[in-house]
Amino acid sequence: MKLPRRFFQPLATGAPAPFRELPVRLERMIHFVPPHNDKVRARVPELAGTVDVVLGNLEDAVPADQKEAARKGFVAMAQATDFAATGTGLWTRINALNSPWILDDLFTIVAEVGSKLDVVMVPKVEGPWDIHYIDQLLAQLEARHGVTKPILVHAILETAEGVANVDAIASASPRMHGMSLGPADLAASRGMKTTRVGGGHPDYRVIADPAGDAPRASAQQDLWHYTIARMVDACMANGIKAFYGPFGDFSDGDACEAQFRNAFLMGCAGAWTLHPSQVAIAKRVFAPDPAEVAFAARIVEAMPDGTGAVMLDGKMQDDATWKQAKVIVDLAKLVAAKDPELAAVYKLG
Ligand SMILES: CCC(=O)SCCNC(=O)CCNC(=O)[C@H](O)C(C)(C)COP(=O)(O)OP(=O)(O)OC[C@H]1O[C@@H](n2cnc3c(N)ncnc32)[C@H](O)[C@@H]1OP(=O)(O)O
Ligand SMILES: O=CC(=O)O
Ligand SMILES: [Mg+2]
Repeated sequence: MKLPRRFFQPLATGAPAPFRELPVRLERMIHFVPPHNDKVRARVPELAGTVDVVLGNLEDAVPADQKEAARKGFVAMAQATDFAATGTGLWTRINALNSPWILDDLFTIVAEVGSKLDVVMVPKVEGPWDIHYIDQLLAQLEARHGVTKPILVHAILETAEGVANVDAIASASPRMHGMSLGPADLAASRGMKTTRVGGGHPDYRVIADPAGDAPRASAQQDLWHYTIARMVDACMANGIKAFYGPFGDFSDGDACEAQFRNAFLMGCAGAWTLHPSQVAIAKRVFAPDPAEVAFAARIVEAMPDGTGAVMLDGKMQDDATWKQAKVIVDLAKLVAAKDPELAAVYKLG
């Protein structure tokens, strides 16, 4: 492990110094674009103003014979739109570290559009050694190509080994932006018996004890609770952000919304959107409920210095509920700064 003094030093001569704190950004959805698909790519300029992050995906879902087209398409879409002008993040998901494509992905993208790129999403991260490799390589490429803003790294938590090492991954580098749960690859890696991308399974349930001849109640359980909780703790303990990943059934908006909302309530900042229909769901879910915001604002107002104990509507408030209220009010302010409709509803000063 690196000595604390050296943690924030650039890893290559001429590379920018890492951020001490993550830039504060609203990232309710990471919207996936297949850059080899000319039709979808053509929609990116219009899309950029409507989502918080546009991600050009180079990994899974891009056929092997289209990898080069996807890389070129990503460079073209990055050059064609001024993402910073609308406060939209520009990310790419590169191919896995053991694939034949990753070096060309990083060499091409940092050379061509490194200064426009906010975050590189790295799939199938198994442990801190994967982050160290990417960290060093990015520093060398930033130095070579005169990139002055550090490119951040976002890991996908999608292997059993990655989950076993989640804390070490979260603290591996000051370049870490956050982590996303990848339920599809994780299910395969764990030997789960599913064929879905996120969500529940009708057979994963608990059943009530028998009570005479009455039918026994049973309820579906959450397959992802344990992993999301581990990921959120690892991320928040290290000052980085946790995200739910993909939800594959585009026809089931209710289930997508429930999956996103559970992640939001447990501490996630956002989720992936793979289809335009999921963008509105993410906007609805990853912004606090106006009634919660109003109550949180009352708590903050009732305890100006955040200490002591007061009663509001029969409920005790103290330093700890003040901190919860701050989380909600701060997020509402971030959302309001980007969304005039919600700003009008939240009415925050
Ligand atoms: C499972 C683990 C993972 O790794 S998940 C991440 C990897 N997967 C992805 O990135 C998939 C991203 N999504 C897509 O490529 C498309 O949505 C796929 C799945 C191919 C479906 O597209 P399609 O058959 O055109 O759907 P559709 O007819 O319902 O589309 C309606 C209109 O919306 C467009 N659209 C579709 N997807 C996107 C998108 N991601 N971003 C922006 N636009 C999109 C379609 O082109 C279509 O447009 P139009 O109405 O015909 O003009
Ligand atoms: O990459 C995402 C996943 O669910 O796998
Ligand atoms: Mg995956």
